[in-house]
Amino acid sequence: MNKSIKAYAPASIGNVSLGFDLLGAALSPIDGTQLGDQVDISPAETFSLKVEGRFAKKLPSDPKSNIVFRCYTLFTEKLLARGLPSAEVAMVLHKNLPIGSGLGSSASSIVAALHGLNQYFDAPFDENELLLMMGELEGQISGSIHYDNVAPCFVGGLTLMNNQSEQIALSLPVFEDWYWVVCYSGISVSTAEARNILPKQVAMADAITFGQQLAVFVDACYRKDETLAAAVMNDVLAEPYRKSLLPNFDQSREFVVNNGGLAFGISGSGPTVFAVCNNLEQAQGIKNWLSENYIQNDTGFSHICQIDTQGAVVS
Ligand SMILES: Nc1ncnc2c1ncn2[C@@H]1O[C@H](COP(=O)(O)OP(=O)(O)O)[C@@H](O)[C@H]1O
Ligand SMILES: N[C@@H](CCOP(=O)(O)O)C(=O)O
Repeated sequence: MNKSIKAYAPASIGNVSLGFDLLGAALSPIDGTQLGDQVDISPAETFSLKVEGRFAKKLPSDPKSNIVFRCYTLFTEKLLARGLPSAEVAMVLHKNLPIGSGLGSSASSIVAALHGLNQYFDAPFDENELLLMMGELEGQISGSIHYDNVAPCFVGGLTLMNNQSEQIALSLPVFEDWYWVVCYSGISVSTAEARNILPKQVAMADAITFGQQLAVFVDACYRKDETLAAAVMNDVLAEPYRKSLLPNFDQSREFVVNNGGLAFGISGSGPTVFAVCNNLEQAQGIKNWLSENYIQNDTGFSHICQIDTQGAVVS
């Protein structure tokens, strides 16, 4: 304890089209860009939280409104409940992910903060206990608990959520030759609002398609059948309602599917979209087109990524 540490947690794609709230993927840009938040923790006499980085100014100025503050509060409560000592710390959040982007921005801050605190306090909680805390905090922001960002962000890879509190996240095999092109348009979409516009009930036909696609996808991942896996990446639950919030969404899908993309969809609640390719040249062409046609302002960006199999790391 009491050494200074830095914790990094990657961006993630929630839902991955076919697994609303149940499937997520951690991202690592192939050009080495750090697409994720970082939290530094060091010993202090009184608690402090400083926010730096490209998107720091987009967060509320009161540090107590920052989810990282709530991470510290929850973590120290859990320490005390376990009869363990807590301590004051100085925290610095490097806010590198845009807020309301669909890239798991709040999840990245939560995971970096809680993973960092756990390492700082000599790992009193195991992976699953931490994930439960992460889900609770993510739920405070978006209105309901969902693990499809915090889980891949924390443990890395492509993760399927399990409804058993003993093991929240199940890791799926990934297609190593897949490139995931992500494009953030630069506008902000609130996850809570994008959840509120969804209908509360689902038609029987959609429920059957949803269940079938998710089951077939998992089977295809294990059998390494990438054509089948990509073929079932269709969002029947959220995309039909959310795409109206995303200018140029339909044109982007058309370009992607006609230019080598194996799949296309909304990342989390948007506005970021993603395209899957198994060829780098095609991924580059799609990235270039999305950069010119999907980005709305100079806050937007696009990256070619692979799945980040490492998840959150401390140094
Ligand atoms: N460290 C943080 N990172 C991201 N959002 C935060 C953070 N702290 C507080 N917030 C608030 O949480 C909300 C996050 O919005 P949300 O649409 O869920 O973003 P995202 O989908 O990018 O995670 C915003 O109101 C934002 O001000
Ligand atoms: N399953 C959630 C994912 C939200 O991801 P975010 O990156 O937009 O916060 C949902 O679709 O609401």
